[in-house]
Amino acid sequence: MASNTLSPSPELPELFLALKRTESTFEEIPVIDLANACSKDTVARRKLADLIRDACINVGFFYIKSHGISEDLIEKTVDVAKTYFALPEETKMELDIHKTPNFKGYTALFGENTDSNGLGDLHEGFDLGWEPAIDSTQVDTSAEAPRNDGAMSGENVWPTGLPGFKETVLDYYQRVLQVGQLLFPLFALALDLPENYFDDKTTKPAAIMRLLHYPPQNPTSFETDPDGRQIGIGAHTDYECFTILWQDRSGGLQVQNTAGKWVDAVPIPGTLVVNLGDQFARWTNDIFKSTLHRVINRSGTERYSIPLFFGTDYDVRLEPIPTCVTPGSPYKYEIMTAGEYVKSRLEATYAHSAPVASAA
Ligand SMILES: O=C(O)CCC(=O)C(=O)O
Ligand SMILES: [Fe+2]
Repeated sequence: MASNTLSPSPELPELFLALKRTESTFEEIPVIDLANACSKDTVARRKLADLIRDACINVGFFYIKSHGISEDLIEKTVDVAKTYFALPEETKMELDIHKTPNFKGYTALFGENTDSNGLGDLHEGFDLGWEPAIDSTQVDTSAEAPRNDGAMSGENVWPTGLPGFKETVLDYYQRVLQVGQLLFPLFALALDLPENYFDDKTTKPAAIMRLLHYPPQNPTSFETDPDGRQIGIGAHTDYECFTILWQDRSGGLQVQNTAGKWVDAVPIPGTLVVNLGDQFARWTNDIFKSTLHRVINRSGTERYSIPLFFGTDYDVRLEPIPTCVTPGSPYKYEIMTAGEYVKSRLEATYAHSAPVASAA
């Protein structure tokens, strides 16, 4: 899969992760089976981590199978999402995302402009953050300690009059968090770090989940707008460590390789898509790739997807892992907390649709 591996600097020892940096290009997104994620066999976990490392260094995207989330729960969650999006616009706008300090609630069509060169994204969404599941017999809600999320502090907002919406969405949220908690030790192993490296950085899961609805895009409008300035979601990278995405069968998600080619992340039944975000790019000084992606819904039907963006606790400073930095590849980023980073990116994404402050 990889090509063009950069040659290591001879004076640095092999253990430096920085030497594993590549400028590889890719044509396919690997599928990784998580069946051995909790295996007692260290060799089996290591093999799995090696597959993940390869995907993280070369692609920044992979599918996971054997993730343990039931099709039944996924279906119920998508059903309540469809019911929510079918509400009248003014009802949905009561929970306008701009009314909260922490970007929770409803985003109208064109409310986001993920690619700053774009004309607003052709999707609507509903955003929520961590909250314990309502039916705590079903999921582990141990991370219920009082939280201070700094820059991202604030509660979720919920629509009223939609029976089962909050319960189902939170149940699904907690299940995806469990998948994320399974992945962090594997990412640590992939980085040659102790498996518990991220434990003290992920004590109060800082994860935003979005229900997304993309109306069909008139294919000709995209053809006559070859710059793709108005598409489902403009080209962007995600802001957290990694994203766990469920997508329906419409297709339309595309991932850019280093040659600039858009590779389709075709829906594969039974899998979820995992992609790395900017926090991992920052931890690893870009050895793990936060890959550009976008969505164009040319299916002719409504498209639904549910990404969950899993970052470190909002008060954790995004500092480079020492083995990812060498004299030849010094650290590239300004150091800030995860919360400051996520909030600054959300502010930029929503700036164009923010209400203009009235003059005094
Ligand atoms: O809808 C999708 O498939 C991708 C969504 C996405 O990239 C995002 O919300 O960051
Ligand atoms: Fe994304």
